[in-house]
Amino acid sequence: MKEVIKIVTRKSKLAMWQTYHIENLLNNAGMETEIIQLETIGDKILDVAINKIGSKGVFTEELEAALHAGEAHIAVHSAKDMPSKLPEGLELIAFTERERMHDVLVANKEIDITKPLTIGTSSTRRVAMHKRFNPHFNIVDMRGNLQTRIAKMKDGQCDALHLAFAGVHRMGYEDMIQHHFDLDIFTPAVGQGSIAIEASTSLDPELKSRIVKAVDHAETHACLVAERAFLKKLEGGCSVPVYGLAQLENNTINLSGGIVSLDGKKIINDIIKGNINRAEEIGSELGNILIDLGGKELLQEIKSNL
Ligand SMILES: NCc1[nH]cc(CCC(=O)O)c1CC(=O)O
Repeated sequence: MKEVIKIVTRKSKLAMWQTYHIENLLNNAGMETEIIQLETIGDKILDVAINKIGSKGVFTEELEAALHAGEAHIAVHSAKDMPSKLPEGLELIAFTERERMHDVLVANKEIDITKPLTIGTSSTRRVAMHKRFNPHFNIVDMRGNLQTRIAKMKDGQCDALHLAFAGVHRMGYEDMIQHHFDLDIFTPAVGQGSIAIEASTSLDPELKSRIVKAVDHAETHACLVAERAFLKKLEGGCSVPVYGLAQLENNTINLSGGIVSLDGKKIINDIIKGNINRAEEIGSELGNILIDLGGKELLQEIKSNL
């Protein structure tokens, strides 16, 4: 009997785009699939900033419960939404080839970024970076899925939205991009642009290896291992202003990462290189370097002010 791979996902259009992408990869490798859609607390509570909802994994818990219960074989997530430490018994088994990783400004009119602008975002990283690099911006909190945010912008709640290129591209809003941020200055969140597959550690090994073979992109995987090991050292979730980006050059990983204080005044960052087969160690090493540079105290200060 041929096993049907049950895929659990959030319901948003971006989550569904990503899920159909995974479904295609699996179908092309000869696997049958079934999609199960669930709502997470992050989808339900839209009037509270993510970092105030409190629990880690606001976009992941309900999907993980389905994995634990054996109701689904795999869960599809934006890699960026995944906490560095997963619940017991779960693991990330595959990462798709990365989309371009940078951040963009989306607007429905021409904007001049050297002038004061009201920018919509709900990411503490983006808020802190603007305080540092664009203090002339006024930042307003903007929750909800991409479609909701664009509607709010058109409604006049902000001049532009600060978003990941990947989601904007996937949702077909590329013609509204008014500015592309430089990766070196506005380094993205760990995992940005890749789709992660989560599964129970007790998933049948044969099934697991077929899924991994169909979905996983080895180079992206190595980069994400480095970035996530870095994030883990700093015990960062998606709500602290930590950024990190691994890029591969031949067999060398270049990993840059940093922490920025909420007011944008303090920044601790560094870059290290290492061989691809040391991805995890490179990530931990960079984490330790930032801790030695005062990162631990900075993170404590940030967490007590969130
Ligand atoms: N924070 C939510 C989220 N999680 C993943 C993406 C975009 C897709 C990706 O980065 O892979 C977004 C929206 C955004 O930050 O603009």
